[in-house]
Amino acid sequence: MVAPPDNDVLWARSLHHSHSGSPALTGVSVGVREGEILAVGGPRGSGKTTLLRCLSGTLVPDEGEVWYNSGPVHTLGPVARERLRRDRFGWIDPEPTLVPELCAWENAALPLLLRGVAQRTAKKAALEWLERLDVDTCAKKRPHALLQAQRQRVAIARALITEPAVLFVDEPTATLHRVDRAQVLRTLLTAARSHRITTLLATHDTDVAALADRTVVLIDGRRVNSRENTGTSDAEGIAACSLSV
Ligand SMILES: Nc1ncnc2c1ncn2[C@@H]1O[C@H](COP(=O)(O)OP(=O)(O)OP(=O)(O)O)[C@@H](O)[C@H]1O
Repeated sequence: MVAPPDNDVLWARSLHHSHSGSPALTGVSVGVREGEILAVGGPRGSGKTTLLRCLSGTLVPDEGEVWYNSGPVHTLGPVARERLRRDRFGWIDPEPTLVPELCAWENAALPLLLRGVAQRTAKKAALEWLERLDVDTCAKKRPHALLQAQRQRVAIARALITEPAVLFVDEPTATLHRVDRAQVLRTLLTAARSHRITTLLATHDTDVAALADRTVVLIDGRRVNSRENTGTSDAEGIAACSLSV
């Protein structure tokens, strides 16, 4: 094994992974710097989710290495990987999966309550995150009484409440309307930046990718390019990357 570069908090080399014999990643290498917001772009089915799942230790790649903070992840057993995910990583899915029996603040507080944090402390932290995410007025409502955008904000609060070292975000606004999408993304990325949370954001939307510091693009399970974002739309850049395959 070759040790990863010192300045990358998360690093992967030559990842290969197939789902039931169908290749999803075919030799992807990537490094993420501490505090960086990295977009993983590319069309649907290009391997973005599979890459995030390998990097977060949810999936063990068929081949290749994943390192977090200079420690190998790909050689860890299931219990150690689960502990790493619980203690250091956060994950936001395209569809918010909240516990239906719990109200919004209880859902947001859940990771702290499961760690044994006192209810009063966990509730205070949850209410603060719900306020930052503009859903504090929904704190006592259960998921069925919330709009989809509100549910997603509660799921984001739940992912951020532990202030994870690395946040994995998979198409977080896929199910939202355009206006909600922009607001939710801006709030999420502002929170990640202000807490220096290293963030990997999988998205097929070039406008979303343009909000990150840098974009790596996957096509058919291969990395085709990487570029620093300039703050303007990346549409042309990603289109150009696609043409270079
Ligand atoms: N559990 C699975 N079983 C079988 N094939 C899968 C599974 N998960 C993903 N795949 C396949 O692996 C390839 C990569 O999928 P993946 O979800 O990683 O891509 P993606 O870029 O995240 O796509 P999307 O934007 O649609 O979420 C696709 O061809 C997909 O159909």
